Amino acid sequence: MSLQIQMLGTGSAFAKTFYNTSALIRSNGMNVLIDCGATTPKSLYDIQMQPDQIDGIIITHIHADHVGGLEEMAFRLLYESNQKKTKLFLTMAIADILWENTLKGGMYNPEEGYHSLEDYFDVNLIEEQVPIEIGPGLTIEFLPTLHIHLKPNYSLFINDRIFYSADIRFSKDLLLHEVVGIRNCHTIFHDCQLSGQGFIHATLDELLTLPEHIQQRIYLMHYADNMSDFIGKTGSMKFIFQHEVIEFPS
Ligand SMILES: O=c1ccn([C@@H]2O[C@@H]3COP(=O)(O)O[C@H]3[C@H]2O)c(=O)[nH]1
Ligand SMILES: [Zn+2]
Ligand SMILES: [Zn+2]
Repeated sequence: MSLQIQMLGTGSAFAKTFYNTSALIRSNGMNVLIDCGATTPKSLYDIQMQPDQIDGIIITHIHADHVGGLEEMAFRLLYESNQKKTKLFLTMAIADILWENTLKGGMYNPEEGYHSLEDYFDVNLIEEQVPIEIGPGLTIEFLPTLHIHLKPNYSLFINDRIFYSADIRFSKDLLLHEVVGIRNCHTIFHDCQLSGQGFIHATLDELLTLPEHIQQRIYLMHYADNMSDFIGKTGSMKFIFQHEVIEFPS
């Protein structure tokens, strides 16, 4: 059994020199994306992966830097790959708004009979806070977390011991008690707003208040274009870079 996580992008929503934060999980021959932002198809192109090599896409929330590439992925599969549908792994709360509020405008096509998310994707609805094996050696769990008040948003546990924040406000309690205290996650991928007040994201200053033994487990992602100004100023946390691969021993 093997597990690799390759970052397809590590940038914030408005970064211009980094692609949107997204990751490719490779597990025993299965390729699964975490999110698919507007720049994710270009990042896949850079590593010479075609849409039909992606077996599934996990969706954390519906901001464009996390779902803006779905229309391209689905259209290319439909019109260039003989109607193959990729799997979508998402909660019911996200599925409803993803189609109605985000994708329907471009993808609704009464002439050809495309009326729903299911017409383009193999939709796999996942219950919140229930671990589910989505492929050989790959278990995910959607944890509801706070990003925008009153909008569904999720962080992920991958194989129980890896935490992927996606976009969340800082929560020391979550990291201390759930992620490290209860789950003993050895690796944490965390979004990081480098400067300014963190209204909807964790800021670097907030993350620096974490104890050393937690910082050591953290890779920082979802950062702005001026990331290089902060190298050496992140305590024991490390920036993760675009297309970097982290290998997890089985
Ligand atoms: O209430 C809001 C809503 C949005 N925004 C900005 O828009 C971006 C959308 O993607 P993101 O979640 O990666 O980051 C968000 C922020 O940069 C914000 O600052 N406050
Ligand atoms: Zn984002
Ligand atoms: Zn967001």
